[in-house]
Amino acid sequence: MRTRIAKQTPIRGVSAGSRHLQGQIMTGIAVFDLDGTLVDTAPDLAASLNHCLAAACMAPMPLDVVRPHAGHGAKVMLREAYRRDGRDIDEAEMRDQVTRFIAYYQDHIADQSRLFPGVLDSMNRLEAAGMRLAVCTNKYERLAGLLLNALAVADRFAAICGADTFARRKPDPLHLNETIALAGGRSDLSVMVGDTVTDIDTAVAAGVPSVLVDFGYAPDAAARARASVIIEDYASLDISLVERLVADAGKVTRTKP
Ligand SMILES: O=C(O)COP(=O)(O)O
Ligand SMILES: [Mg+2]
Repeated sequence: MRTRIAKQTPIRGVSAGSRHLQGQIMTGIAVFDLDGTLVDTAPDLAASLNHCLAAACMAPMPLDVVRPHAGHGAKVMLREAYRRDGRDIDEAEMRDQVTRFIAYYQDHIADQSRLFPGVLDSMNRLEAAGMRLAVCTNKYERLAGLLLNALAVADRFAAICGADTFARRKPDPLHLNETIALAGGRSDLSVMVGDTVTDIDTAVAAGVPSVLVDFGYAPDAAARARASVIIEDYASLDISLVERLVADAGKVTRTKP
C-alpha cells in the first residue's frame, strides 16, 4: 500500500524565495537513502544483531566489523555473522532470527542512532531554495517512519518510502521514481543521495543524478565509479550542486540520438 507517513508539504509557487532552474521553478526532490546516509544507524543495528547472536550462543560482533554490512539489512548481517563463526544458517533459523532482530530493533530504534553531521543544515538549505525532501530506503516503511519520528524529522519529508511501499525496491528504479512522484516532484529535477552501489545503481536506472556520501557504510569502488558526484560531508550538498548535476544530466539526455 502506498502510504505517506509524513505530511505533504504544499507545492511551492512563485515567491520571492523560489529558485529557478533554467527558467523553471524547482519542483525537484532531494531523495535521501536512510541507513548510512541520513542517519548513522549502525550502533543500534549492531546491538540488534548481537542480541540475535547471544540467543544462538555466539560471541558479539564489534561495531567496526558490522558497520560495512549495516546498510544491507538484517539477513545480510546475520549471514555474515554466522559465516565468520563458521556456522550455517538454514531457512527456518534465519526466519526466527530476522523476527528476533526486528522485534529488538523496533524497541531500540534510536537508542544510539543519530543524524549525520550537517545533514539538517543541508536539508534546510535545499528546502529554502525550493526543493522538497523525501526518503527512499530498503528498510521497511514502518521502521523508517519509527526511526525518523524518534529523531523528530519525519515531518520534514514529503514522502518516506520503504522496501515494502511499492511492488519493487532499490535497485529497481521504480522505487525512486515512485518516491519522487509521491513527493510531488519531477525526476528530471531531482537527485538521489546515498551511500551504497544500490543507491547509485537505482539512480542511474531512473536517469536521476546521484550523490555518493563518502562517510556511509559501503561506498565501494563500483559506487564511486558510477556516482555523479562524491561528497565528503554535507557542507557540499546545496542547491548549486543540485543545479549543476541536474543541468549536466539534462545535457546528457539531449545529446542522445
Ligand atoms: O535496511 C536496508 O536494507 C538498507 O537501508 P537503506 O536503503 O536505508 O540503506
Ligand atoms: Mg544506505
